[in-house]
Amino acid sequence: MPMSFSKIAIQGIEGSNHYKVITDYFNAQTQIKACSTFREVVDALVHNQVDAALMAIENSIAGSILPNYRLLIDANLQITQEFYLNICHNLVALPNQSIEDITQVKSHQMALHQCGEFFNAHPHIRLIEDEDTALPAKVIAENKQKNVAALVPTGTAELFGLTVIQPNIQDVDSNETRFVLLEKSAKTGIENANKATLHFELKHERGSLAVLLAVMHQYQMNLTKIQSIPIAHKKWTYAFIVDVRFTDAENFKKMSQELTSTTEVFQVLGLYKSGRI
Ligand SMILES: O=C(O)C(=O)C[C@]1(C(=O)O)C=C[C@@H](O)C=C1
Repeated sequence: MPMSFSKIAIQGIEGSNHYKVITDYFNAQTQIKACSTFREVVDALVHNQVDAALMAIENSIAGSILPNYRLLIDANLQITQEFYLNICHNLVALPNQSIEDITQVKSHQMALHQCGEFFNAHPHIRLIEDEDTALPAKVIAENKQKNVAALVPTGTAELFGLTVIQPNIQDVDSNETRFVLLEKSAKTGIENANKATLHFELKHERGSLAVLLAVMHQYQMNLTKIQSIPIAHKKWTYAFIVDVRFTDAENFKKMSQELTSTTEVFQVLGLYKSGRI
C-alpha cells in the first residue's frame, strides 16, 4: 500500500534498515533526508524540513531504544503508522577478506547488540559504534579498508561492492525491528485505528500502576507492550509507555476520559493501524 509523503527523514543512508523500510512501504517518489542521529531526524520534522520522520523504536532481540521515546515525547510528535521489518545482519568486508583477517566491526549500536553471541565467539574482533549500518560499509569500500567489517542488511554488500563473509549473524534467526512514522499532528481518526501508544505518569502511591492496568482491562484493551522510561528531572521516578490494541473506539474514548482524571500525565502519543495483521 504505497503512501505519499514528499520527504521523510530517516536515520542512516541508502543501504540501511531505515532506508529499506522506505523502499518497502512508500512510493518511489518519496524523497529521503538521511540524518546521522535520531535527534537530527526529529529536528528535521520539527523544523519542517520534511513532512514525516521514520524512527526505529524497538527490536525483538535488543529491546526498546529508550531515548527515542523521550525524543518524540519532548518534541510533541505523533506516531501515525508503524512498520515491522525483518532484520538480517550480514558481516561484510572487502573481497578476499576472511573472518580471521577482521580485527574491527563498525556498526550501529543496536545492530551490534543483536549479534552478541557471534562476537562473544570471536573475541579478537573489536566492536566500534557508528552512525548506522550502511555508512561504515560505504567507507570500507571507498577507502579500501582491509581488516574492517560492517553489519549490513541483505542487498547492501552488492550496493558497495563488498563481500559477505558470514550471513545472518544475529542471535536469533527471526529478528524484527519495529519502526514508527512520526508526524507533527495526528492523521488517523479513532474510527480508522486499532492501536494506540499512550504515555503516563502516575502518583507514587501503592497500587497506582495496578489500578491503571485494571482500568485498561475493564475497557477491553489488549496490552501489547509496557515500558518504563526514566523522568530525568525527578530522580528515580518513571513514566510509562503502554501500547494497546482495541476493537471498540467507544471503549478507548471512555478509558481515556477516566485515565485523564486519575493520572498525573496522560497523553496519546499516537492512534494508528497495527502493523500486524
Ligand atoms: O543502521 C541501520 O541500518 C538502521 O536503520 C538503524 C537500526 C536501529 O536503529 O535499530 C535499525 C534496525 C536495526 O535494528 C539496526 C539498526
